[in-house]
Amino acid sequence: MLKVHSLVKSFSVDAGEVRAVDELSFLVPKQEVYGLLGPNGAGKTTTLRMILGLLDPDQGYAEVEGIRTAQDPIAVKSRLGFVSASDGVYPWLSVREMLLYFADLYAVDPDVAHRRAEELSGMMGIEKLLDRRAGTLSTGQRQRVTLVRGLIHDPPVMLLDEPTRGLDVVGVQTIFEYIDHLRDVGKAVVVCTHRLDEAERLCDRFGLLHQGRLQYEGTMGELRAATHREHLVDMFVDLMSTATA
Ligand SMILES: Nc1ncnc2c1ncn2[C@@H]1O[C@H](COP(=O)(O)OP(=O)(O)OP(=O)(O)O)[C@@H](O)[C@H]1O
Repeated sequence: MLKVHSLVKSFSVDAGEVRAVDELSFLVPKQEVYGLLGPNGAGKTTTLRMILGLLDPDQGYAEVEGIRTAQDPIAVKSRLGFVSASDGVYPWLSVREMLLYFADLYAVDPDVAHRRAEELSGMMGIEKLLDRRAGTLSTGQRQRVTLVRGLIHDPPVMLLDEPTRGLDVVGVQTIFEYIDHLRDVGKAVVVCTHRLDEAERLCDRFGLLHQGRLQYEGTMGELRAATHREHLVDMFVDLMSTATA
């Protein structure tokens, strides 16, 4: 379970201050896919960075499986998996070497790591690539490797930042199947994406973020009832026009 409680983060810019995240709270239980959605500058990346312990909040906290990031950042990192569209691979390592290297960073037992690398690679259809140098992979193949890498330490909470960016239809389908798998095996999953159509299909519940604040939260049915709009894209257009009016 992931808990975000009253997170606040401001940045000094020019002569003023931007409140990037403003009293943000939400919960993601196991076996749920939560879409943290918002237009450019809404505060999504800043929130993810605070959950990951890469940025200190001004107020509030993030808690993973009952452990607060500020209290025990290493324990929290070992319980989080992070997959981002901008993830790189180590070009000179083979896929297997890279997976085992990451498992080692997370102190996964070597036998367990070997077994998991094989199992997850089979699941993501990259078992034939295990001994290929990562630098020779296509974008879609690299993406599958980063998905496997995000799960190599079997974290209970997964954060996915723009996971379908730059992918073709097969790559996007792979992400959909991966997220279904994460839900099936009981992970708590947060997905940040600008692809609102994909989010509607992927996520169980949503937090609509604008100017650092959670404007609406709920299932698609609850959001429809609250906004009188059918689709996320229309909810967003309304939100942005209200805020800038
Ligand atoms: N290091 C920083 N210094 C100053 N301002 C920052 C910094 N990081 C983020 N911001 C500001 O905080 C606000 C939220 O940014 P953030 O990157 O969290 O938004 P986002 O929702 O991820 O946007 P996008 O969808 O465009 O990636 C923006 O106004 C941004 O300019």
